[in-house]
Amino acid sequence: MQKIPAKILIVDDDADILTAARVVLRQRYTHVDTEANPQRLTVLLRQNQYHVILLDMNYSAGRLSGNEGLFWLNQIRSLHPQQQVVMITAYADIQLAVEAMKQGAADFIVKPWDNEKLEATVYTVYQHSLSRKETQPAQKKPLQEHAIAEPGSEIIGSSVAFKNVIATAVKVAKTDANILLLGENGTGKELIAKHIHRQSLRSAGAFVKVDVGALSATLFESELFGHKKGAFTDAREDRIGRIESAHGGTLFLDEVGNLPLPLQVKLLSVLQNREVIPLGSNVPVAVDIRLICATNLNLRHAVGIGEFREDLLYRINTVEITVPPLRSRSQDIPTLANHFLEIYTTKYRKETKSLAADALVYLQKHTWPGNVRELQHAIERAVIMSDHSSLHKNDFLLSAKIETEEKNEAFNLDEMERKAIIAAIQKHNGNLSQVAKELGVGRTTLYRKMTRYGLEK
Ligand SMILES: Nc1ncnc2c1ncn2[C@@H]1O[C@H](COP(=O)(O)OP(=O)(O)OP(=O)(O)O)[C@@H](O)[C@H]1O
Repeated sequence: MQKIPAKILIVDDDADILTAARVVLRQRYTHVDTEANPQRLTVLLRQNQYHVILLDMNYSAGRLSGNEGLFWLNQIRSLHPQQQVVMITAYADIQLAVEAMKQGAADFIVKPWDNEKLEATVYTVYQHSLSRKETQPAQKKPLQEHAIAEPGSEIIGSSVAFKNVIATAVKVAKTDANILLLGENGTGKELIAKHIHRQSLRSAGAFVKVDVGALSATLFESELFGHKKGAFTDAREDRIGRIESAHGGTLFLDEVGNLPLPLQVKLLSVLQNREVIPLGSNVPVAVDIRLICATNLNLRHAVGIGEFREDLLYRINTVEITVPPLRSRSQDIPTLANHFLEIYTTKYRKETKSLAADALVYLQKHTWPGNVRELQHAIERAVIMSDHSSLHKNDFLLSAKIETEEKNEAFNLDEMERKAIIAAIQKHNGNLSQVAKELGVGRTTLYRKMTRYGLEK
């Protein structure tokens, strides 16, 4: 067989992998370079134009974060935005490989690989490189030019329960009523909040999302309300808070149940007086916002145990919409599954795929504790992993295996968090304000976590 006149580079600090891949690829391509040290990438890229680079995800021995691979991928693509890169990954790191594809990698192969699969992957990516001849290197172009946008704003659902939710959302969208969206994680609350904004008279204004659960205690107040220069040590200039930046539009407070009590008082005052007072200022600023809140917690229960203010609850829940979990509307599963299938086959440049009958039965029977988000990820993984034109039940059992591995990882993270809380409690002799401060979380979040880990007094 005549060799293809192409340049391939393999980067991996494992000499065995370099040799194994080189032996296979040398049979097909005229030039195959190998490099054990990713630091040399910049030099190599200056001297050569590669059709395809195979890049390992992990480097320094013992470090398995995969972030090194992502780092080098970004370095390569900032120098050569069109460079075709195939990630080399371990089975357990597939989630990271998916992340790499979101950041612009063309494909990935899993170690230990099947030689035919390696050849096929490199050949497809090589062909792609021919249609993407680079003309201007080293330009600051956005990454992921070829990636299709993340599943966007389209709302899918044909069940009566879900249609009712959307009908209510559209009906109240045109009013300025505050809306509270209730429902389990991943049911689509944020998607619906954005839909309400688009359907409202404020659609020309901003949609500003604040993930209350993710804000650290120290940043919370200035993030929401803004601050004046000098209000605290790091406040080097005036900063507009998120509430003010939603002026004329919609403010979406996700995980509102995590708002610490002192800030609940401040939020209530913003809603009553329609003005914010930035930190370090005594001059109120008028704000005109529509508030949409979301939570997966039972706020009435939180009121009962003194963690959420009743007066605030009645301010934010003028209209309450409960988004049902996916397991109670299984009629939506095939439509959603096909929707995600189309998105991901396009995104990962796979041939058109269909869902086989056994897969559909399996998907409809599964209870989806992570709701639509879990279904979306299951389809994404199955599309990436399968080389066949239709997806079968087995392709999803594989996803379930990866899910379990991720859950184990999450369990380890929980264990680390639990230990960190115990250590901080001991260090501060049980002073929970100090503990919360040290851990960078609000007191409400700390109490919640302590209850979760059985650490309450
Ligand atoms: N009906 C739907 N049609 C299409 N995509 C959906 C639908 N519902 C949810 N999704 C997708 O599922 C994912 C999770 O949705 P979203 O973030 O809106 O859920 P959520 O309830 O706000 O989750 P959380 O409580 O964890 O913040 C998103 O990628 C969203 O696009």
